[in-house]
Amino acid sequence: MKVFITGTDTDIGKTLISSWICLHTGYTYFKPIQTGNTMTVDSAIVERLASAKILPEIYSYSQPLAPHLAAKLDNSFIDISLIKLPEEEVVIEGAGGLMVPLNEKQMMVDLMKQLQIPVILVASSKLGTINHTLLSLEALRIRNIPVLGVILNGDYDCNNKEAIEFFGKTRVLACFPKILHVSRDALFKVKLTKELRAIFQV
Ligand SMILES: C[C@@H]1NC(=O)N[C@@H]1CCCCCC(=O)O
Repeated sequence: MKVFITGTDTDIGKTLISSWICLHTGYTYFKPIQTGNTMTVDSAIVERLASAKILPEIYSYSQPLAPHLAAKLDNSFIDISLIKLPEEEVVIEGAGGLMVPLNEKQMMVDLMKQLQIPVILVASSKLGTINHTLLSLEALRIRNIPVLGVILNGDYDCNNKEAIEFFGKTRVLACFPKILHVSRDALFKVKLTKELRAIFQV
């Protein structure tokens, strides 16, 4: 299985969820485009939290900005045709949400379409998430990108889960709890749901 982890926004918990999945499945992690590489990068976080095998980024830029801009400031250009699907079972993480520009013509969602692998959408569980999640699902669906489901990150809110499943015609694959001190042990204690175990065949 190869899965693309996207989110409704930046800083919504994609790296946390990717770490959680890699820790429990042994999957390799790949973040092809990273912006803001002067402090800790997401690949290093996943390596630390999940002891996962990490594939090197294809594009990595110094400024923590949208990729099209970060590339420009580093006198570079993102050519998504150079981003190839790895052979192995892998969790691929995007940068930011779906409609983040990568260059003057393409967005993150075009990379998902090119890679032709199904997507898991990470969303917050808090108020406002229904709108963000349904918009992201619609953008995926009109491009015929297969959606495995949504993972809600944060305090459990049953109303949001039901509305997302009903209006989004999708499944909430997990409600990931709020963890105060994120560590490998803390992630290990949160077991994968049966829906995720079925997807990753563990
Ligand atoms: C700085 C963060 N680093 C990274 O790799 N992803 C983030 C970039 C998010 C871009 C969001 C653009 C937008 O939607 O406005």
